[in-house]
Amino acid sequence: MTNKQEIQRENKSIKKMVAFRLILIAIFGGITALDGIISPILIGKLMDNISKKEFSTSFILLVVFLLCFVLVNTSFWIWRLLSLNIRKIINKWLRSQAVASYNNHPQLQSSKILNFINVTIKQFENQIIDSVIMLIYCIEQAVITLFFVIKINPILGLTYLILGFIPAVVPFVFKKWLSKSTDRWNKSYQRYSLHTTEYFNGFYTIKRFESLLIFKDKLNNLLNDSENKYYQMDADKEHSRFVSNLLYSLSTILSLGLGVYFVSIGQLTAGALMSLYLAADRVTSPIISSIQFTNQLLSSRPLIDSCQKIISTKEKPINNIEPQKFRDDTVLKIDDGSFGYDKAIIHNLSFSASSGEKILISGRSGIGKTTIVKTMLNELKLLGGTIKYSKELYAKPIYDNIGVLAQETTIFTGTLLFNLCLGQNYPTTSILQVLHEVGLTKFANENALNMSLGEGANALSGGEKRKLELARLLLRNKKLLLVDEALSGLDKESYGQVFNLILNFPGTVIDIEHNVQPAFAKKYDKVIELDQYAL
Ligand SMILES: Nc1ncnc2c1ncn2[C@@H]1O[C@H](COP(=O)(O)OP(=O)(O)OP(=O)(O)O)[C@@H](O)[C@H]1O
Repeated sequence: MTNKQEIQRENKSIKKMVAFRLILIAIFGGITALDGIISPILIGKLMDNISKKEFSTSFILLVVFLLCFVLVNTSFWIWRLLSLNIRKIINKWLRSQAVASYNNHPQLQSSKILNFINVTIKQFENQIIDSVIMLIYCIEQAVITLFFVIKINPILGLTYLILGFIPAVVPFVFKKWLSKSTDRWNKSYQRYSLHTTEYFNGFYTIKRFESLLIFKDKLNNLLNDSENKYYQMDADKEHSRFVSNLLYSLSTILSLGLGVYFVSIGQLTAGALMSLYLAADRVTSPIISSIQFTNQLLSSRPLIDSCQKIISTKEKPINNIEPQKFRDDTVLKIDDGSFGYDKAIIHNLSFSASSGEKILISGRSGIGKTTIVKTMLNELKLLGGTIKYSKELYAKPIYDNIGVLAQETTIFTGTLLFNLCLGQNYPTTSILQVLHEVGLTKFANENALNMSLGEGANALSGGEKRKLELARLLLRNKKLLLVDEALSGLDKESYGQVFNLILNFPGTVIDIEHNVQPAFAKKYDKVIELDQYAL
């Protein structure tokens, strides 16, 4: 099954799970909503019984209603658990989708994804999931209670319904306003989050250039702006709630006044009015709450858009690289390759590599070396020409046979063993062997393998980190090694060691470097100068 099919299958099963729970939520919410009529009926009947001095039936009434309350509370408990469960499923799905979309499309800014995972999903939970669940409940309560109210007195019941809708004008008035303030806050928080991440990542640069205070001020300003916009967003909701509540009070008073009139003309008992009054509140309040939740949902449009933007990022096919059957022992051939971003920066580069060949491509800083490596790995679009790999070399994914040794080695928090295997399984003998091969002999024992490298792996020197990366690649028997300036920044001794390891790599090597000393350069089978292609 392809990755895409697997994602589609997973999405389908999530939708089914959520739909099933929503149905259960509607059922148990419906039972819980009976709460809206149980108390009014009980109090109304008790009032009428007591006024008629029927105390024994009053006690039976109390027992029956106790059982009703137990039913309602049990149903409420199940309803709450189902709501929490839906939240869990959706949160997990959104978070994993966000990570997956970054895997497919690493050009997305990581800060955007982090912000989505840390902030947007929480907002999604509060503003959308909770609102939908509460909206279902409120509608159920309003409908059930309304039937009850109409049954007591149709005219009065319908009046309550009509008056209950007075506050419904509020969302239409406030909709655009609320949506704009949510959007403003979202953008402002994203700015704050981006700059805070940069502050932590670049802390030492900022400190050593004595700009800590300036950056702190900048962060404070961004924080102020974000908090002000957050306040404004909440304040706008409060304004809308205030207007709703005023209209709600008006509708309550009007309907009560009408109820008093019906009692005065003998069409209603005092107990029925009491039931009606209490129940009416359970019609109008859920209507008001439904309006507020609808408000919340309407103002969440930017939130839904930002979720869609992040999770709908599909994997883009980049270059249509086809495996090729070469007649000789060629493993790679580039014809008239143009490399770059919007425009080509390297034009008409052509070369081929035969199995085991060691090729040096050299070029000044910024000429496009990393761009060539990324394009050869199918991570960037080839702007012209063709790249062909032999059948033995080309696989899907492309990384199966092709490895990269770059200037920076990422070390993860964990043991040396974890850093070599990255979660995959390799026999200990192979691991120890590659550590010997790359000259990390002092780490080639089981104790050292279980040594924790810690954050940033400060325990390793630059040369050691590069050797560790090579050990990772050797462990995986890569057939083609792309080197992206791995010799830069090494001291003389490490330079020589890493150079020898590259040259003795048991496969084909394309070493793309900025500055290789002539004595070393002549040891490669072929040297290509990039300058002539960077016109
Ligand atoms: N994502 C991008 N979008 C547009 N231009 C980019 C992008 N990444 C890099 N560039 C530009 O492309 C050019 C080549 O960059 P590249 O990183 O490939 O150079 P390089 O030769 O590897 O540099 P260095 O030796 O300094 O590492 C540079 O001018 C760079 O500014």
